[in-house]
Amino acid sequence: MYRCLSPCIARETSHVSMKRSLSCTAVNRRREWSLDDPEQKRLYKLYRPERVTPNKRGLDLLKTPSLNKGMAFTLYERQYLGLHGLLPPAFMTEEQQAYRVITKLRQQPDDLARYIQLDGLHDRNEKLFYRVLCDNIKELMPIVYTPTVGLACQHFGFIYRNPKGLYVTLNDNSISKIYQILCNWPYNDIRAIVVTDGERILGLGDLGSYGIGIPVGKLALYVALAGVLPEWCLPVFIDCGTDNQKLLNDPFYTGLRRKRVRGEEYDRLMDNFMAACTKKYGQTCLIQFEDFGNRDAYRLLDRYKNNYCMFNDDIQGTAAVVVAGLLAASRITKKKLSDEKFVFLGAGGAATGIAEMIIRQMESEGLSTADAYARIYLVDIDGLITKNRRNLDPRHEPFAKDAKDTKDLLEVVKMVKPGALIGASTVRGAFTNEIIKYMSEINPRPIIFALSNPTSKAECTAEDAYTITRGRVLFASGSPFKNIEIDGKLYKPGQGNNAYIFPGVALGAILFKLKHIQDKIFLLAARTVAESVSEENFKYGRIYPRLKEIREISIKIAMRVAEESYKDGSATLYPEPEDKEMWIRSQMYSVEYDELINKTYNWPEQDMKHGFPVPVVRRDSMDE
Ligand SMILES: NC(=O)C1=CN([C@@H]2O[C@H](COP(=O)(O)OP(=O)(O)OC[C@H]3O[C@@H](n4cnc5c(N)ncnc54)[C@H](O)[C@@H]3O)[C@@H](O)[C@H]2O)C=CC1
Ligand SMILES: CC(=O)C(=O)O
Ligand SMILES: [Mg+2]
Repeated sequence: MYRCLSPCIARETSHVSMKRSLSCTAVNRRREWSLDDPEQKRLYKLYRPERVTPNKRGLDLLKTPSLNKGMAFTLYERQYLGLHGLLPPAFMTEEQQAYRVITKLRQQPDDLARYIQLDGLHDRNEKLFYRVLCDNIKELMPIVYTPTVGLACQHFGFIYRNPKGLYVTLNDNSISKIYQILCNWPYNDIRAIVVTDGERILGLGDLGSYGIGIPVGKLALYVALAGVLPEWCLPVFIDCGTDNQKLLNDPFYTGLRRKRVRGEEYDRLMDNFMAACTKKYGQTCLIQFEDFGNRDAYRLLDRYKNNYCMFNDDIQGTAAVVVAGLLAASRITKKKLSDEKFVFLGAGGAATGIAEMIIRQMESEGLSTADAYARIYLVDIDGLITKNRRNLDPRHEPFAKDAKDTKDLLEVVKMVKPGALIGASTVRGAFTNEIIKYMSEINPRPIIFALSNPTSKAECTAEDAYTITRGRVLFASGSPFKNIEIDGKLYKPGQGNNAYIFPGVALGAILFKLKHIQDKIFLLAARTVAESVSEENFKYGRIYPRLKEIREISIKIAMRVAEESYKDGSATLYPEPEDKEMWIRSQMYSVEYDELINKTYNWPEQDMKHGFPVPVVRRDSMDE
């Protein structure tokens, strides 16, 4: 069997090991970072945390996903750890196992089946799950993340197998009760939580407790795209009911069968949750808010951002990824952001967050705040936001225009003549062919972003955008679209998704123990992503880097987060690592199996002089 697998494996292996070679060109650094340099290799190994022997044996070990290696356990491990005879007698390398998994995945009838297969692997063998995900990120990100994760959430009651996160409900509404729930999680050293209350899952609306799939998917990307250790990550669902009648009638529904609670009781639950997390995991535990409904997203961000290490990904992460795309696009249009006019379809968390960050960027380019606001037009479900609007959200007030009320997007576009049209509305097809055509008549390179997720909610397809503009469009979408060929030229649409931002920001926040995450961090992250877009990307009409580059981009973002946060005192890791890149790399998750049999390492005296903090003990291996 191995003989027949081996040629493909050999090819896979050499490709993989090439990809894994740790060399890279570091941002703002003169030298190449490479493990080929003996001094760097010595330091890297030194600051890899110490290995420890798990106190698990036999079947217990095979049932522990973070330690299980299946048929890759060596004979020595099988004998030493009480596994002998529990496994088939043959051996497999991790490469062979990964090859077996991806082969099977490709044979599945559809993406939901692929999601279920990967979810099962995640339950059995964590390293292999991440190995397969990291090695095939372009192919598998659409499975563990948008769009398939949306489908999985919609069917969650049916496909639920094993717990992958914690559930905190209205019935646990005190700090001590929530603290007890946190104590039930098998890991104590939690450094990052992704939390949702399920009210706005992608563009699919209120999915109640089925929304747990989103924190699980986001945290899988923490590991795959930023090397955050899986045992540092905790997905949480806050159950305060659901207003989705279909779910309330669904016999398989997994959450509280009641309407959503609002107001004081809801706020108390959120306050207690934040306090319990900090009490259990410390002030620097990062809490990422994800897919909260419109009425709570900004409100909770404003309530907590100065008191906790937290951010709202839909507002801040999305803002950063869109500004990154716009900055990259400006290298092609030769226009600064402050020279453009913008029309947004949607004025919720995502659109307003983006618009506010564009204002900050325009100000940094020298435009006055008032002039910056004047260049941005917001259209929501009630039409163009004008000064005539009653009960205007205070956040929208500065964007309100002295203009005629209209709900017709084409009319707005004709009136404003924008350089960029940005959709975060959840309205499929809202960018009609006529609108796209008009954008291409008034702009040599029109910017059109259809950000709504999943694919079924996109404001237009990549095919329409590229075909109608004859390839001139600078396009991005929240969920991936296939490549398009026009007149023999290949276009590879970029994915304008916050996945370029949140893994790197989280990596920096976790490793350098940030007390708060300030807005400027997201602007820095945006600029870092924009700088990573190459001429090669432009050749294919893409204004974002390739997905497989995100892991390196996350390191760059984390370095900039660190530099900025030590300046303003929000980083609390001391002593401050002198070589931040080395420190970051040494702490990242490796998808190689750990050696499970303990070898101790004696730290030589002279190696402690390099300004690194004392290494933490964890179960990750020290690569040799
Ligand atoms: N690409 C990415 O990285 C991200 C994409 N998104 C996507 O953006 C979409 C919106 O997200 P949020 O702003 O957080 O939601 P939200 O619920 O806060 O806002 C939705 C907005 O769309 C507007 N809207 C709804 N129907 C409309 C219509 N018929 N015409 C015009 N406007 C309409 C609403 O008035 C509201 O302003 C979702 O599909 C979400 O998946 C969100 C975050 C990140
Ligand atoms: C990508 C994302 O965060 C969203 O669609 O909500
Ligand atoms: Mg989201």
